[in-house]
Amino acid sequence: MAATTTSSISVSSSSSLNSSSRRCLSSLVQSRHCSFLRNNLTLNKSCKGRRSFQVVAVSMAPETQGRASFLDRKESGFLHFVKYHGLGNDFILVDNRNSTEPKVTPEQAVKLCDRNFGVGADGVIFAMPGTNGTDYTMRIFNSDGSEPEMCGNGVRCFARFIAELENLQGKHSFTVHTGAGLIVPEIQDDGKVKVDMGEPVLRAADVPTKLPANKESSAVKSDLVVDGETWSVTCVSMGNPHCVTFGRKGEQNLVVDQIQLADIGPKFEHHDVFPARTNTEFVQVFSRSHLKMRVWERGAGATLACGTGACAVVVAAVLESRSERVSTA
Ligand SMILES: N[C@H](CCC[C@H](N)C(=O)O)C(=O)O
Repeated sequence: MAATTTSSISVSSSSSLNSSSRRCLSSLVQSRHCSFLRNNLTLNKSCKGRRSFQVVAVSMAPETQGRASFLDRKESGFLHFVKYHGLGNDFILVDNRNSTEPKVTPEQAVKLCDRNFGVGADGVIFAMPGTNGTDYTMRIFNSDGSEPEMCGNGVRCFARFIAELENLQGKHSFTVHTGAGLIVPEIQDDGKVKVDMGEPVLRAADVPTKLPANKESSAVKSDLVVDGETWSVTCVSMGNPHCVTFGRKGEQNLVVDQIQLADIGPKFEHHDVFPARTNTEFVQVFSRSHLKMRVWERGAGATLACGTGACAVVVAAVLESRSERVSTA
């Protein structure tokens, strides 16, 4: 997946601060890099009455062959889906346009997302009918079955999925209702998908975090004790909560490749200062315009990229005076 920075600040996925301090994500969601995994899954009553997923057929459908026929398949009892990823942040996308109820329960999403016994994904995303006049509604279940408000890479995959379902070519944008409000992904002429991720929420209580506000109404470079160590954190919401850290208190240059994410990630995620849990980004600064992040996602664990996380990192870097605001012309 080729990430395309749309600004001079490059993070693991691309993001930019533009003049209205809104954040845009733009990178190639698919074509040569995106794997379209076409599966038919049937929910079977296995032994002891437990539901299990049995993969009926797996094929790497070539780009051209049978695309329309697959998407038109509607056999009852089968879950048809298409798999997308944005910078390796991967999702199972389900055509749910005919119902306001997700076709998969959170419990089934956990099974589908299992990388050993299911299809494997960071989450399941539903393309649903619009709300209050929007074109569509997007809902998402994390791989632990929890439902986040928003997903930056996910909404870009969502846009490509809609274009595929509607057989659209070229530039298109859609109004999408999400848990974080109205989001408008734009498919560019070259296949990249750009999203204005909206205004960050900086008021500590609204992230939400119980950490006291120490810079206007925000929690910036706040002390957070995790497993006996004191970290310096800045809390930002992009519709979903993010805890961004550039290192332990007093630490000059965090080397993110040395972070044991599976060990420390859950301790941040479930820390009692985050009443809704949190996504956590560990950030290494190479320059004022080059940051490297590793992310432990709320409800999904370590992922390869996180769109809302990349935006939160840029906001936190600006709040901590580690980077400049970038205004696009
Ligand atoms: N991967 C997503 C973030 C999902 C966040 C989810 N894990 C949560 O519970 O907030 C993104 O690209 O923005």
